[in-house]
Amino acid sequence: MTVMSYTRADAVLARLPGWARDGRVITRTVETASFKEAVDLVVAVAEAAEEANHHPDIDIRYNRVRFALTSHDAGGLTEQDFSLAAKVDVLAAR
Ligand SMILES: C[C@H](O)[C@H](O)[C@H]1CNC2=NC(N)=NC(=O)C2=N1
Repeated sequence: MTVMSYTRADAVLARLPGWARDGRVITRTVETASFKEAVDLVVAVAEAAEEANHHPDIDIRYNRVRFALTSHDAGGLTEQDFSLAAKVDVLAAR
């Protein structure tokens, strides 16, 4: 996968409210109603990640889940990161 320029990455990010870029990584923190819902969201995202063979870094703090995406292989942000970010958004909205 090709690494995206930051200009392009930021243009794509503008359509993914909730996500922010920090260098080569995009992150979103989702607040859920409970710890259990946070875990359920992580399980759903894990399934999507396995399907895509693209895996976020995930941090749960009680009812807050922080997802961080980057393409380690490519050494930057790729379409795969934004594709998985969009799937996280769909799952977080359920
Ligand atoms: C071999 C395998 O395809 C790679 O290790 C994949 C797996 N999942 C991955 N996930 C993420 N987020 N970045 C990667 O570069 C990556 N590489």
